[in-house]
Amino acid sequence: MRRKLAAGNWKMNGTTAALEELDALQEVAEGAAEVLICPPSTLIAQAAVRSGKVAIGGQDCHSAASGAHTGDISALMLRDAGATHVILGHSERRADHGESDALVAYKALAAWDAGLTAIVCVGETLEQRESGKTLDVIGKQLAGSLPDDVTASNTVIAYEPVWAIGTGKVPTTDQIAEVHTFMRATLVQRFGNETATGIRLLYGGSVKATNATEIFAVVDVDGALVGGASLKASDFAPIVTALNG
Ligand SMILES: O=C(CO)COP(=O)(O)O
Repeated sequence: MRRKLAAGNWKMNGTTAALEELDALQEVAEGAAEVLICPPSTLIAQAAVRSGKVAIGGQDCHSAASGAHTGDISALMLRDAGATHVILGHSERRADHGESDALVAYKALAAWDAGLTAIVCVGETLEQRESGKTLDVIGKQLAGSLPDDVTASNTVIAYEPVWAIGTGKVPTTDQIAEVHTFMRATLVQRFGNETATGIRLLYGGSVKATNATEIFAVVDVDGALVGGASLKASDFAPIVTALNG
């Protein structure tokens, strides 16, 4: 049985004052779903002290354990600061920093080595969807971004169509179902039934309290990766409640 996961990605938002939002999530984090907040790395250590029932994650890590990589952060540093998860291969990192599938796979290995759960993101652009390439793109990203030693506990997959991120545009439930069903089948083929059916598949892209219930009812959607609506507990808590059922 896969435990539902409501993950918030604060992206490059939030200073110390934002940590109050964690306090306000405590009640809803008592429910069945796991609640995770990924604040900017400057806040991780303070967030972890204050997070209570909310798990804390990073938004990226380097593929190396340490070394001469100015400005980067290692998986071990995230773990040391109190993180348990790390988002990898977000489309904003793929676009802004040219991250390839192969690099994301190396980062996943680094995350596992440090004891972090990797949340690996995949998703097509609007152009790719409109030219009928969605499943090809997702299949290629999954093949290239996941190392062989995936387990149900060390990896979560997030399907985030690039065109739905921060736009208020959401795929139809049929479109989400098509991709999630495809992802599950692809994982079964590569990792076997037991592992693949244990891996949580999140949907991300303009998830809000108003559409969460409908999205969470879609087959093989095990939770959400939420951007804008995770910044305020008053917006995020109803999404968690919808997931708690
Ligand atoms: O990119 C996302 C989460 O990682 C989704 O962002 P929004 O929820 O703001 O669309």
